[in-house]
Amino acid sequence: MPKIARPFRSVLYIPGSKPRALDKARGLPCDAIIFDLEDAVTPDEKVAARETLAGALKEGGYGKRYRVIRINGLDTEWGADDAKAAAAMDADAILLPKVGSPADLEALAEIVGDKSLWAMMETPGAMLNAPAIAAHRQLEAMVMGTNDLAKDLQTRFRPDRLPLMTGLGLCVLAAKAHQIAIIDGVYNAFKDDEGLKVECDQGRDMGMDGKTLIHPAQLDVANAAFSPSEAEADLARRQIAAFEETEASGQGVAVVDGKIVENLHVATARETLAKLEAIAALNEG
Ligand SMILES: CC(C)(COP(=O)(O)OP(=O)(O)OC[C@H]1O[C@@H](n2cnc3c(N)ncnc32)[C@H](O)[C@@H]1OP(=O)(O)O)[C@@H](O)C(=O)NCCC(=O)NCCSC(=O)C[C@H](O)C(=O)O
Ligand SMILES: [Mg+2]
Repeated sequence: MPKIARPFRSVLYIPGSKPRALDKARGLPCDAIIFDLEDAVTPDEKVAARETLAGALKEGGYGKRYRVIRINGLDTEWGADDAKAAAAMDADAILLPKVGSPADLEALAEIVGDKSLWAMMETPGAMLNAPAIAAHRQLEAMVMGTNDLAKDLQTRFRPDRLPLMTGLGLCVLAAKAHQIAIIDGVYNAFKDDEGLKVECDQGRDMGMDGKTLIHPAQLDVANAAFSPSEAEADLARRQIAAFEETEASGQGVAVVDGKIVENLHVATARETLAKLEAIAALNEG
C-alpha cells in the first residue's frame, strides 16, 4: 500500500516571496504546489517571504492541490525558524532541501513533530543513502533536485540525462521499495515544450510519479505525460476482461494483442484504471 496514494503528475514550485504567483496558483491545473522559501527566494527576502506565505495559506483557496512548503536547510540561519513557522501553517507536508541522511529528517521531525515530510534528493551523498532516507517513518515523497545534483557531480547538461541516471535510478528503487512517491526534477528551459515532453516521458518510463515544474506553461505537458493515455486505459480494460474470462474457464493465462496476460499484468491494469479515477476525482469541483 503506498504511503500516499494520489496523483502527483504536476508539482509546481512557487516562490514564497511572489504574491502574484501565489494568487495565480489558486486557479492553475497542478496536482501539488511546492511553496518555496529556499532557492527561489533571495536572502534579503527570506524573512518577509515566510510572512507572505503564511498569509497566503491562511487565506486558502488552493482546493485539492497538495500543499508542500520547502524550507531552508537547518544548517542555514533561516532553517529552524522556517521549520517552526511551516509547522504552524495550513500545509500538507514540509520539504527539506539537501537531505543527506535520515538524521537530517530526524532533526526536522524534532522541530515539526509528526508532520508529513518530503526530502529533496540532490547530493551525491543522498543518492548513496537513498534506501535509508526512504525508510524514514514520516517520509511521504522524494523530490529529485537535478540542478544541485548536476552541480555536485560536475556534469554537463545532456538531453538523455545520462550522467544523472545512476542517481535517479537509485532514488526510484528506494522510493518504490518503501512505497513512497517520487517526483522528477525540473526542466529549466520553461519555454521548450518539446524538450520538456521528452524529459517527462523519460521520467514516466522510469517509474516517476510526476515532475516538478517552475512555470505554469509547463503544466499541460506534465499532466498529459503522467496520465494514462486512452490507449493504455483501453488495453487495461481489455486485459482485465480477457483474464476474467480465462480464469472462469479454469486457466491462468490470457492473450491480448498477441501478448500473455497473467495476474500481475491485471494488477498493473487495475492500477492504471485506479489512477484515471483518482485524476478524475482531483479534477472534480
Ligand atoms: C522562471 C520565472 C522567473 C519566470 O517568471 P516570469 O518572467 O514572471 O514569467 P511570466 O511573465 O511568463 O509569468 C506569467 C504569469 O505566470 C505567473 N507565474 C510565473 N511563474 C509562476 C509559478 N512558478 N507559479 C505560479 N505562477 C507563476 C506570473 O506571476 C505571471 O502571472 P500574471 O502576471 O498574473 O499573468 C518564474 O516562473 C519563477 O520564478 N518560477 C519559479 C522558480 C523557482 O521556483 N525556482 C526554484 C525551484 S527549482 C529548484 O530549486 C531546483 C532544485 O532544487 C534543484 O536543485 O534542481
Ligand atoms: Mg536544489
